[in-house]
Amino acid sequence: MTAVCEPAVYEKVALIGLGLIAGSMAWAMKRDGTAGEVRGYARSAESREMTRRLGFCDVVCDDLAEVVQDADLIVLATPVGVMGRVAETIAPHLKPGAVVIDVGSVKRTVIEEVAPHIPEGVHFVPCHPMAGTEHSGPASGFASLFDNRWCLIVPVEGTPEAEVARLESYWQRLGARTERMEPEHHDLVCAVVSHVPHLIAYTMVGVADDLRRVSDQEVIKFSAAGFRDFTRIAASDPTMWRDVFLTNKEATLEILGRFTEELFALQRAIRTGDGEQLHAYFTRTRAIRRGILQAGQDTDKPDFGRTR
Ligand SMILES: NC(=O)C1=CN([C@@H]2O[C@H](COP(=O)(O)OP(=O)(O)OC[C@H]3O[C@@H](n4cnc5c(N)ncnc54)[C@H](O)[C@@H]3O)[C@@H](O)[C@H]2O)C=CC1
Ligand SMILES: O=C(O)C(=O)Cc1ccc(O)cc1
Repeated sequence: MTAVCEPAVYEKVALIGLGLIAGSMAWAMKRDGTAGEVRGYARSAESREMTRRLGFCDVVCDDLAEVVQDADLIVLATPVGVMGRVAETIAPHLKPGAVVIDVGSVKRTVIEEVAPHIPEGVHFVPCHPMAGTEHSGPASGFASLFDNRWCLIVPVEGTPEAEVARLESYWQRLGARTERMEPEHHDLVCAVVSHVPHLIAYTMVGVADDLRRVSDQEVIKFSAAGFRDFTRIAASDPTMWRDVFLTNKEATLEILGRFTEELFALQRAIRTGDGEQLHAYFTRTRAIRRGILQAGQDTDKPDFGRTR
């Protein structure tokens, strides 16, 4: 971990949308002084009160213009569907030289909707921390969320290299590893590793719920690890995930198309008793998991080492 005495990367940071990601960023900034001052904006009085009680922001505001005033770094941490509107509202109040980032799960649509509102002299650098849980709201954040997880940085054309490099060191101070990516590629990768898997989990839990011959009691009582993981993922925030699928439509539909083709092939193999095909398929997928483990890339740590 970084030494406590390193100077702040940004003097004043404004967080918009005080939920899991903003809360975790605030706790992680507090952990090693990555920011001089952290301000937070929440729409609801309940979220503002909770944030004050938890103490992860130095100032809690109910006004967007006030929260971004004088801020060096502004973080859009709302569901992706409202980021464009938030950017439009804060635009006249941003100070020259400020950096605006978003942490949304989708990049191409967010860039299309946010970038046009960013004034000359303000830099917009889209980011996506590949870390999260099924929990949401201001009480769900924790400092170690980003430790050893990837944060994808998706710079738009014309952003000075120094601003992108500064943001990379910011995320590294929060514990993350960083990698740069093009928006379209980002959205395709995320459709494969995150968005479609979430959709499958939502569907499987829905199917179990619909199946009247299997009672809810039995689902809870007999669920083994695989189904439990599905139920955890399917408990994720409905607004956030609605927005993810509506804004990453193209990549999601492409991967979903491939997924259903493979599923039909496996369905056929089961119906026709083609054990060889099933065995060969499962052998190939097992090798992928083993490859991940060998590369030391399984950084999953569901709730271990949670610290505030
Ligand atoms: N939950 C996760 O695992 C991850 C989420 N993300 C992305 O980060 C962003 C935030 O997600 P979370 O922190 O998980 O969500 P969250 O639901 O915990 O927090 C979002 C907050 O934004 C607020 N909000 C909604 N509309 C707003 C508006 N118009 N103005 C101001 N505030 C508004 C909500 O009240 C909520 O408090 C999303 O765009 C999501 O795609 C990125 C990586 C992981
Ligand atoms: O909780 C999980 O399993 C996740 O997959 C967390 C997550 C959700 C959304 C993202 O954009 C990135 C990470």
